[in-house]
Amino acid sequence: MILLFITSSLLLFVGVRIFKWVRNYLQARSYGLPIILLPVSFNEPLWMVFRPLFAWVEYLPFGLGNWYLYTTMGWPTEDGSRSLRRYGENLVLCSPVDNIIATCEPAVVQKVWTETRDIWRMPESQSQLFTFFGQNVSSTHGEDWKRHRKVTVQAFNERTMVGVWSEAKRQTKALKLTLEKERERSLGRVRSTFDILAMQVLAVVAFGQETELTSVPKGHKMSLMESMGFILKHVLLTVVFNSLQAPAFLLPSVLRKLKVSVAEVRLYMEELVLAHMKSTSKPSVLRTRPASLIEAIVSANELEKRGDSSGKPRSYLTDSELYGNIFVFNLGGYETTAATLTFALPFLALHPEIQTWIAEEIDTHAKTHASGKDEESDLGYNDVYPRLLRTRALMYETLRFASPAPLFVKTPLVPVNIDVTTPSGPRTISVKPGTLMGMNQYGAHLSPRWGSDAETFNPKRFISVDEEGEERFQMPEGPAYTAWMIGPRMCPARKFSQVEFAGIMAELLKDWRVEIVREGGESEGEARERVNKVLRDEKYFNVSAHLRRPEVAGVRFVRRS
Ligand code: HEM
Repeated sequence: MILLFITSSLLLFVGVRIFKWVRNYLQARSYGLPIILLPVSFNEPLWMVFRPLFAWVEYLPFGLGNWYLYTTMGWPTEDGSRSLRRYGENLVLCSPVDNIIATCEPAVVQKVWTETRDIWRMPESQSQLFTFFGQNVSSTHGEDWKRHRKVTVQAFNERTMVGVWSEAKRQTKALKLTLEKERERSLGRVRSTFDILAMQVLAVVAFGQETELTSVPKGHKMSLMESMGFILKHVLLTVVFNSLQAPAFLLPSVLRKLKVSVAEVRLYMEELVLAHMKSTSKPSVLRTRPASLIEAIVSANELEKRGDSSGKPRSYLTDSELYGNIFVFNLGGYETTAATLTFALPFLALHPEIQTWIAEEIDTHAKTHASGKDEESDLGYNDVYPRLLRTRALMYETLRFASPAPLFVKTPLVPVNIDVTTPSGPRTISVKPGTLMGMNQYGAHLSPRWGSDAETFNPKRFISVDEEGEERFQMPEGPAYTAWMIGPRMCPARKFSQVEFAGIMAELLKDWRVEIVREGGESEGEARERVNKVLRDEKYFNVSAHLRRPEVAGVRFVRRS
């Protein structure tokens, strides 16, 4: 009886999936775009948890497992420009769950992602992923999103930037590169170094917390660093199992630790918000400029609360929304910058001529301020940062090859007509609610639209020289560049991350050169080839870009003469 029930349920499940798959396929055909058939979609959280068990599929003969790549949201990180070159700038991923039109055609990207009317939305399956601490600026849309954005964006003021600049420099100095043993690092160690560094910058600038992040304060079971790091590392498990109401002793150890981590981070946030609420409740403090991101958000929120008159829609954030935003600032704030820095160093080591070009700029502008405290202050930030154009170009070029955000998906609330290029020419397609548009960032960033050197690492493409010989930062015309996204939902912390990157690079490159570490007996050329391969072919996505084998490549800091 039970067997019959299980068999018929299974048959029903498979039947419904096949029906939906055929329906989606017929819809996909109407677009006239190349179609890749997928038995599952990355929008199915359970599949994402069990996906690693099916990795063998990729090794099936005759390309039978080619679909596997496209069943993770971060597929463009692994794919690079391969799908673009094979299928063109638009293709459809057709599964029983949904059709995703993956695009990197600049005009399509422009139309969908800069639309100011509230007609495109991230599907719930994605927008609600990181809401375990509360709704936030990334999970909301429409009027709710405007409320979150209005309050949180106030944190990114110029005073914050001075804080980011000086903290980035202070933390870089503390890396102790003067000690011989600290100078040679595998890319795995480079990543953990920058993870801690970026988190420390965030802790000080965002939370106003100067204390040791790895210590466990009274009343806590884990340090902020360990609990936050554990959640981010196991973010998928958190998404799927966080709401599971099972006694701790029944859970495997990883889920037990996850539950403790979530509770710990919540407690840290409650303590911080409480502390800042106390200080911002004084009217004199409310009028002064905020000192940390949280303080800025709490102050802005308190002001909104005071101005709130009954009858009007609520303009402030609730406590859980505050926590939701603080968490999402951490999520967006530390992995992204740490990943970019981790890729930038080996790219520099592989391209010594680019390194010299950037060091030249740092010598000209940053070293003149190396006279004590000034360089870490507003003076350093105001005088030096705007002049580090080549350093900014390094960040843009690194993100072109190693973006932490590979694919963005949105679905329309009403049918929208979009002009796309198909293999048989231009065509207008109607994208209906439920169909997803996915922006393939790696395709856009490595497209031949960047020129014949699209796949060559060359930050100089972002610098132009005017008639007086003045250098300017300039976006090349033609290709789409969307590392921080474009349009109303673009990253509110673009400048924050640029200032942090420039501060760290300026501090490092003013005294040090970065070189590739050679393995025993390897020639310079062989070492370069090995590291190049690791960087280009062994990336994957987990909240940001990571390397599969970061231990097999390394860099060495050599003091500049
Ligand atoms: C290299 C550094 C960074 C990159 C490449 C980056 C990239 C992005 C991208 C592409 C988006 C748009 C996502 C979407 O449309 O769904 C975004 C949004 C966001 N980022 Fe960043 N980001 C970086 C650093 C940061 C930092 C340092 C913070 C915080 C301190 C931050 C906070 C956020 C937030 C809160 C959003 C959501 C905005 C909204 O939906 O209105 N990001 N970021």
